[in-house]
Amino acid sequence: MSDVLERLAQVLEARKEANPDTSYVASLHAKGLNKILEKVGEECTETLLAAKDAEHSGDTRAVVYETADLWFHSMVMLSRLELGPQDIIDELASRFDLSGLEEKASRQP
Ligand SMILES: N=c1c2ncn([C@@H]3O[C@H](COP(=O)(O)OP(=O)(O)OP(=O)(O)O)[C@@H](O)[C@H]3O)c2ncn1[C@@H]1O[C@H](COP(=O)(O)O)[C@@H](O)[C@H]1O
Repeated sequence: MSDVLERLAQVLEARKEANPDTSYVASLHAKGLNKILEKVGEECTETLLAAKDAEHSGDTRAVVYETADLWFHSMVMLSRLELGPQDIIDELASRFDLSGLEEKASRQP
């Protein structure tokens, strides 16, 4: 499953040097981090709206489509900051067997 994320991460790395006229990813980098973050925010909102609609309609296709857009733009953001999917997977793996409620309690003063 994560093989797709790794392959996409390699493409994203290569696109940092690509021509913005022929590569969408290169065009985002040319516009800068703020543009990339704007796209992450937009895709986040579109995902939330799709999820709200799906709760009523039962049609989850738009949720999958919008979440793919959100993951993709989040990966462009990570790539911009010299991070990749493995960093996130490692963080999630380190949380195995730790209840979210326990983790939250451990943060309380
Ligand atoms: N997975 C994706 C992917 N998902 C979504 N998108 C693009 O993300 C954009 C989403 O923006 P919106 O839906 O907001 O539509 P828009 O109106 O075109 O966007 P704006 O002009 O408002 O910024 C669209 O242009 C989609 O085509 C993607 N573009 C590229 N990839 C992957 O990235 C690789 C490299 O892409 P290029 O850099 O274009 O070669 C591709 O081979 C794919 O594997």
